[in-house]
Amino acid sequence: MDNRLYSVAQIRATEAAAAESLEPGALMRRAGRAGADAALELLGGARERPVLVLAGPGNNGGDALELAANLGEAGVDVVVLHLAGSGKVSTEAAQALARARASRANFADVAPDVRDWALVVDGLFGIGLQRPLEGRYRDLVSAIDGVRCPVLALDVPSGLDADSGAVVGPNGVAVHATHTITFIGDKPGLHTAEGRDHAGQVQVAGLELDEALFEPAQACIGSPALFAASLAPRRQNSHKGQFGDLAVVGGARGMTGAAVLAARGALYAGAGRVFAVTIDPAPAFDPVHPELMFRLAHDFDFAGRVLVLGPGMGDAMEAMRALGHGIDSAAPIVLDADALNLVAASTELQARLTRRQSATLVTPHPLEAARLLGSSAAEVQADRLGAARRLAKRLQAVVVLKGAGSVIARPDGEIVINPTGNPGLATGGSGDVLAGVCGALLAQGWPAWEAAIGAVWMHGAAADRLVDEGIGPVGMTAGELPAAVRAVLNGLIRERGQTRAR
Ligand SMILES: NC(=O)C1=CN([C@@H]2O[C@H](COP(=O)(O)OP(=O)(O)OC[C@H]3O[C@@H](n4cnc5c(N)ncnc54)[C@H](OP(=O)(O)O)[C@@H]3O)[C@@H](O)[C@H]2O)[C@@H](O)CC1
Ligand SMILES: Nc1ncnc2c1ncn2[C@@H]1O[C@H](COP(=O)(O)OP(=O)(O)O)[C@@H](O)[C@H]1O
Ligand SMILES: [K+]
Repeated sequence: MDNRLYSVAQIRATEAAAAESLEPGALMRRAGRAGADAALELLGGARERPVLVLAGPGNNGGDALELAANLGEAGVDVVVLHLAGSGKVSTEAAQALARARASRANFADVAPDVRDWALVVDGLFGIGLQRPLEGRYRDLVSAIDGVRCPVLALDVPSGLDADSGAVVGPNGVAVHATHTITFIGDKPGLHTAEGRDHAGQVQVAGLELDEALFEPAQACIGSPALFAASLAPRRQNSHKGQFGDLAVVGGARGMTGAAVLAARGALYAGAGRVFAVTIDPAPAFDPVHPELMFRLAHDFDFAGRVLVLGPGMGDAMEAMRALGHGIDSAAPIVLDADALNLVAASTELQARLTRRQSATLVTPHPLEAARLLGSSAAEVQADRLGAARRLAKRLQAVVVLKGAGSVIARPDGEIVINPTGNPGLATGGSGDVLAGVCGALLAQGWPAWEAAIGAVWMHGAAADRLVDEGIGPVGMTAGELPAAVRAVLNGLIRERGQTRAR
């Protein structure tokens, strides 16, 4: 499966290079053909109700007009609403308009009433959108929100920024598509931030372009193939010492649960021995998981332990001291939650972090990332890929910027966007479990990059599995995640073993 993601600039460069050896309009005709095929598939055999095609003023509108002509030829009842702009129209789009006018598609002059459409096709704007949708465009987007049928977006749901997944604003609106067919290559904005809500199911139509026309992608969608090398089955002759000692350091007064959740996540993801190391005195043991060993941070020997620092850690002197020990340790570490806030507040800790010799993995949510970058959560969300890249470079760490479509970045700028997970994860403690799973994979010897991609993928897949079982999204609890992560991980290892045996 091709999982590469391209920036708008890269798509434009590929488009321009391809155009040199193609006759004018060839790409638009291919896009219109691919779009029509996708529309016909969505329609199935249904022909009773008409299809509404919205065509904008630019080349995205051109694609829509080609699609409308194709659907007309296929015997579909098509109504086109063409919103011509005042600017210059490309030769290709003008050709597409002439073709659609001459076809069996019907043109409407005003926005038809919201009717019982079989399908609405959004060809208003693609990657050329420059400013928020206003006036009649905005009204149309609101009208589309009221339809009950599938909505197929061409290239990008109109109003969405294909690079960032933000709705172009301020106060912008964007089409909510059930399906998006995107052209030439897949785009990051369809998979993170607002993108997942607006794009629906994404399909890529490559338009038959030669591989050599593409610049190397710097981003891709996460999948188990990216961490398959670490999914080795355990040898029969194994012992717990081979799967690492992991210590979760956190759990200040009133926040012991955060450390326990991370520790349970680590236990279920296969760490050999797991310590819950608390800042303040905690219960002597976890009755549900007596396997977990409780220690006080003050007395704990950090040496040789993979560390997950932060869940419920607070900001007391003892937390600062434990964090300093952790950052200076020679073992791989995960920094989450309060540890990130403490690092954000101290340039000295930041400097020590960049001097570390072994793996550092940081798992901020958007507000924590904003504190580390000295910006706001809104600014982070407006450019999640950029924020994750900047942070990875600044901290010399693998960064997981959490939230719908988690963005995983490393210091050289490489990005993975995670496709699994659902809003059931938007509940207190699910991030603690993720941090524990990251730590467990590091403790078992996974490289930091694979551990981050794998932990985030499995954590999301665990939540998807719980939803499939009727547990969530509403009311899913973080405590239910570890067992589901375990099932996902063992399933992947089994699958991998079977593929290799064949
Ligand atoms: N070129 C090719 O070979 C291929 C291109 N392909 C297709 O083309 C798409 C890109 O086409 P594009 O560059 O024409 O941009 P597009 O998204 O149609 O919008 C630009 C138009 O909208 C206007 N406009 C912008 N913002 C606005 C706003 N808020 N409100 C109102 N108007 C606004 C802007 O006018 P202006 O800013 O000058 O006013 C301009 O007229 C791409 O996504 C893919 O679908 C495929 O067919 C493959 C081959
Ligand atoms: N809407 C969502 N879709 C997918 N994943 C989500 C969503 N909301 C939250 N998550 C995931 O849930 C976890 C929440 O972590 P975090 O914000 O640190 O919560 P907490 O501090 O309560 O544990 C992250 O892994 C995040 O990516
Ligand atoms: K569109």
